[in-house]
Amino acid sequence: MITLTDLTKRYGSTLAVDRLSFRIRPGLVTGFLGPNGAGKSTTMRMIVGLDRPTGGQVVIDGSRYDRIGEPLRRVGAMLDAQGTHGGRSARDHLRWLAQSNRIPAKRVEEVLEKVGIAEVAGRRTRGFSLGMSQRLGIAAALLGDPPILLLDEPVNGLDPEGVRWIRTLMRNLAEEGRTIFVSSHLMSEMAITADHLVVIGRGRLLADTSMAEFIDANARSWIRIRSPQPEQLLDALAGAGITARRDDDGTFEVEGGDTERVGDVLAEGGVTLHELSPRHASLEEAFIRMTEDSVEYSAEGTAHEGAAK
Ligand SMILES: Nc1ncnc2c1ncn2[C@@H]1O[C@H](COP(=O)(O)OP(=O)(O)OP(=O)(O)O)[C@@H](O)[C@H]1O
Repeated sequence: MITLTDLTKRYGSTLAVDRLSFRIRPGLVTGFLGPNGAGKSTTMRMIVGLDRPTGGQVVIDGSRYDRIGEPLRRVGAMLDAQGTHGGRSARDHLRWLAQSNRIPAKRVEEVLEKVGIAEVAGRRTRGFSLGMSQRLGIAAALLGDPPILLLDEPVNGLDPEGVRWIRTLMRNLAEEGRTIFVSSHLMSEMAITADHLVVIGRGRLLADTSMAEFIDANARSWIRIRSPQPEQLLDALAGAGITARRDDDGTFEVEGGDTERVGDVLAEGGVTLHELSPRHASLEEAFIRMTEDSVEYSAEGTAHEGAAK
């Protein structure tokens, strides 16, 4: 369990993390979401002692990270996939890490196999593709077989196969009872991967909820109807006990999703239709709505893009 209490980080006049309090529980993939600059990386860096909080604290099973002996055995982190020494081979990089944490060298071969880079492990990491670097970063995080894993934007720049691989790996690790804390700025990615969501904006906590609750609250579906006979339309629907709401643009919305029934009712009422279409609010849109007041930089007019599909 990772516990953040009023965790705060200020860089000069920038309040990067603002009194964050939440818990990250074992056995779950917890998605850490927020727009660019929300404070996700800063928070993760403070969890593993790479940045000092300006206020508040974060503890891992009750202890500060810098008080944990052999920390790679307790917490694995991939915070910057490019953070290896480019002149070393992948294998040497991992051996050096293993040695400094008293982890046996044979574990290096195990993790190289696990992340699928055993064949290129003798090459210098300078020439690694982004995908290979991400895998090496994950290998380093897994080295001490830690019960807690922190991954900062692990799918960035990966091809679809790589994305699927990381997703499956995280799910399997959570099922083994580990604590998985993974950041992303993509709701769509988290919707597939995470059990729990923590959303921040401008350093502040905006939501701490299960994925199921988030979907329940935000995955609204409705039917959009256009007709040149609005009065007949309302009468026909009302006769069948269906409530329709008129939108500003003259279209109608019926909450819920039985398109066939609504179509049948309107056909029986002899109502001419120009459109009858099922609509679903996307989770991405719910996320954008939740965070739009806290976006650091946004191009005008992009906030509601891709609203409904
Ligand atoms: N070392 C630093 N010095 C000064 N400001 C910093 C530093 N690190 C981060 N910041 C600022 O703190 C804020 C939070 O940045 P952070 O990188 O934690 O956000 P993020 O949510 O990880 O963003 P992204 O999705 O773009 O990676 C930003 O305004 C950023 O410019």
